[in-house]
Amino acid sequence: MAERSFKAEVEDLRLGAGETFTGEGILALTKALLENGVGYVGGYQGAPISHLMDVLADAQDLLGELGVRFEANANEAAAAAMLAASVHYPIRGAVTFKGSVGVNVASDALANLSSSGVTGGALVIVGEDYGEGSSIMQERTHAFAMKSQFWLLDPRPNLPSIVQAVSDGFELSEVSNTPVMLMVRIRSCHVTGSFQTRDNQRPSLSVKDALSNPRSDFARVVLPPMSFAHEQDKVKNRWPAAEKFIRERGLNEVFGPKSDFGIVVQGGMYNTLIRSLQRLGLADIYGDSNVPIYVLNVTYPLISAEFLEFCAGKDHVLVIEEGQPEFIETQLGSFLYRAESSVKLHGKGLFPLAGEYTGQVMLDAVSGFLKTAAPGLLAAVVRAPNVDRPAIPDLSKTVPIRPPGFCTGCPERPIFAAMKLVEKELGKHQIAADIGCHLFASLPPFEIGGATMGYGLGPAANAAFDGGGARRPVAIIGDGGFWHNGLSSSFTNMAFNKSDGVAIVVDNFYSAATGGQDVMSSRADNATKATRNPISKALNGIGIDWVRQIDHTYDVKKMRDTIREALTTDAPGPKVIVASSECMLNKQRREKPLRAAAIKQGRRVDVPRFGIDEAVCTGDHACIRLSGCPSLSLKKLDDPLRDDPVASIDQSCVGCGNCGEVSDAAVLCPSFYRADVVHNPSGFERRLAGFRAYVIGWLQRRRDAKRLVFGDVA
Ligand SMILES: O=C(O)C(=O)Cc1c[nH]c2ccccc12
Repeated sequence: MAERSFKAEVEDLRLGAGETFTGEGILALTKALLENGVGYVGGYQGAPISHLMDVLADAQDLLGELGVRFEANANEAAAAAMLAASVHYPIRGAVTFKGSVGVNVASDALANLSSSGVTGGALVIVGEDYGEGSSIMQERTHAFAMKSQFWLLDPRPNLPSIVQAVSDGFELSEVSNTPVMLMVRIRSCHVTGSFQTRDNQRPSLSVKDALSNPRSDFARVVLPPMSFAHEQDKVKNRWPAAEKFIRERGLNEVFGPKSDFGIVVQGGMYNTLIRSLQRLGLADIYGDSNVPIYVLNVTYPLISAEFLEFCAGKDHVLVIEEGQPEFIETQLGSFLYRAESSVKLHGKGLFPLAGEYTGQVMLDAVSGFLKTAAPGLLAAVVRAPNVDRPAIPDLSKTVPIRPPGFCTGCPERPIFAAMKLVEKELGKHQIAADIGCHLFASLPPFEIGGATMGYGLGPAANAAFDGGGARRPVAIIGDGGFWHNGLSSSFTNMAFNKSDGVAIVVDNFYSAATGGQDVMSSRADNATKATRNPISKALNGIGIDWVRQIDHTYDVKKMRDTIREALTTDAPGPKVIVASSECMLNKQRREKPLRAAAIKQGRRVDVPRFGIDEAVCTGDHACIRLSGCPSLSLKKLDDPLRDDPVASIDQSCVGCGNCGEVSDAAVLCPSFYRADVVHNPSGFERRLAGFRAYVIGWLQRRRDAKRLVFGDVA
């Protein structure tokens, strides 16, 4: 079950000619694929295009009706390899994954695809995970386009431009026999708007039809001498064909009047630029501007002649290029130099070298540029402000960081609590982690695991330590990472090298961090996917025999004992613990509606809740340090003899029981209690509760009568 269901929105994908589609950027992309006769689609989920995969998965009926093949690929490498169908066959294909990490994973296939060249349009929709809201290292996908020579589209963030980019992308790919990458930034994925729809098109040749008429051509195979011919073909034919198409079809856009200055902007940064020009009084909300703007909806390749035309008669040009290194600025500088131009190019310097171009960054840099290039356009208050803006204090000094952490009730929390307990006995260990929710354990309060090398690479990241030593290395990996790449890159690597290390597979039944998609070992029935394949079976299959399966991670004592055993056993070879319990976020999404319906129907429902007896809690907060559950917080008592705040559990508790288990296993404290909230109780239960309340009330009144009361002191 994915994070969001798009079943309702998917109906809009059926809209025909002349109708209006309204919705999110990623949905518009899907509709555009169908309008352009795509023959097959695939991909791997990841922020910010997880929902695009979810939309496609929810749209499988419609895709089937149109004869479009859909795959939820095992990883990005598999997704990119799927585009091989467009090498020999005139079939349009599209895959989606995130950049830059998904592109890293896919890079082998992308490079081979770019060398072979394509016959049918091949589109890679990349969700560029850069800037605020990103979950990964800050890099650019752009470098991959340059190194493998595929074309990179970066359309303006509005629905008509995004939809147009799909259609242009397919055509550009076909005329230049080159795969095209359509980049959508976080904000483009989620921008909402409308566009006029066209009828969906069935592919002119379906992948099913192609199987009846197989084709091959050894000239496309990436082996010498053909690979040398591919390189020549890239520079002599494909590149010029692409440039011609981009120019003739006007893929890049020029706005505004002619002037002695201008701005060059990546399509994806256009909205932010217009907003800052608006704030300077130089544009309206429709983008009508007094400033000449050259919009690069295609950021690779750049076209010298087109750029030089824009620069004609100008003294100053600003390049707006987010991220580093500044590939575009360097290339444009080289165009000007080769043309012996005297235009002064501005860019980095006015803009910071690194980090997202937020509204304020853009406003500062654009006003800085205009002060030099066109001061007359600026209001006096901008040119020479009388009052300095109050300095914003360095918040990093005063506001604590708010790193991501486990959800309330997360089944991974007890695994790390158990590890902390084992480390208390055996000492600190070398720990490597992977990609996924479990990586939050490397942050406070657990601080377990110091490095992540990539998706599926957790145990591989311990390879240097796998030969044995005073203490065994420990690697953590999720079930998502296990199936993405971990089985081959990490576990086969361990088995092959007779690793002495320990690996813990945190199995929460979903690819949870990417939005709760199913994986091979998911426990759900999925009509179109093979699920219920145990991870332990796969491990046995590659010859790893020391495997312990734990089916209830909340059993902290059992987790602790199993981890201790793995770290101390004499058994040779890899030691793997598969720790399985359902992701609480997905469990709640699944169970809450069922529970609400049952309560509404008047059926009896028990809902567990945990609490802390404040008379027993001493306020040492060891439970909070060992748990980090967001529902555990502090409560100040009125009692003046107790100044330390006690621990308290708030309403977000889902009753997982982890806090009590941890306290018990760590022999911490007896103050945790469980109370079941009973909905629609039976008559007997009601009478019993009434009787209990009466007895408890009587006891409480008796105790209160003997209590010392601290009244207000006059
Ligand atoms: O969903 C995200 O934000 C991720 O970073 C997960 C992810 C999806 N594909 C990947 C490839 C390499 C590293 C992380 C991911």
